[in-house]
Amino acid sequence: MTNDKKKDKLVPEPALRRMPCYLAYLKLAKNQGVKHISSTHIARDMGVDPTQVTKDLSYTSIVGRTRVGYEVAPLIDVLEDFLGFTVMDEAFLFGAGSLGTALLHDHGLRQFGLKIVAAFDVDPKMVGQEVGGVKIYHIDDFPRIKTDQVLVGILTVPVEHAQETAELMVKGGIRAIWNFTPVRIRLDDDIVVQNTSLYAHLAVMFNRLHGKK
Ligand SMILES: NC(=O)c1ccc[n+]([C@@H]2O[C@H](COP(=O)([O-])OP(=O)(O)OC[C@H]3O[C@@H](n4cnc5c(N)ncnc54)[C@H](O)[C@@H]3O)[C@@H](O)[C@H]2O)c1
Repeated sequence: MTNDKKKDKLVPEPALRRMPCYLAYLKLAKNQGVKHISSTHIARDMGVDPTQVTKDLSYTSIVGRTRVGYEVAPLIDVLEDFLGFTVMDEAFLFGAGSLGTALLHDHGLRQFGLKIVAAFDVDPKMVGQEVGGVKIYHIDDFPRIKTDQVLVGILTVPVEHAQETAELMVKGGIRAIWNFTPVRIRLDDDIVVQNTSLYAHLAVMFNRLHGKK
């Protein structure tokens, strides 16, 4: 299949981004004893459009029943499975500085199917330490430690090292990069790169708070 055809079949990114919110909402509802729920109900509580909820959930295999809605418990299972949260993917982290170590301490990642198994840095003070139960190695040890099992890499190095580190990751078998640096790294099309920025959300918050147009 060509890359364009593959892209046509992909679930739209906004829908994928909304699904973890549905999941969190449904888990809360389940804890409150809710057994069935309609898309209208979900939409009302979450402040979104009911047709959008139905469309988003239609990407999974589950279908709601007229008047009864969705069964909450199976919908949670299906969503978790669909989002890849039920299979544990192992990851390497590159750059164990302030953001990197915060991620190493975040055991919540495992609930979302991501387990950091080793970290790499260049700082002699960090190399050899264990943070959040994860050992930090020198980046030069990556070719020795890399394994076919680890396909995900988390990029939290300084901007000036982002591109070269990303290339090293790919050379070592990494196929998907969760990129926290603000650098738009350039790699082959078959490498999945997910750029994430807390600051982008902060910019939106400040804009809304201070009412700038
Ligand atoms: N996406 C976000 O919301 C967000 C938030 C904070 C920081 N950042 C970005 O994340 C990156 C890290 O930020 P930080 O505040 O943790 O910086 P930091 O300086 O605290 O940490 C960077 C770490 O990378 C290590 N490092 C340097 N060169 C390396 C290399 N070649 N290989 C491996 N490790 C190397 C350093 O020794 C250091 O420990 C920066 O690019 C920053 O812009 C993004």
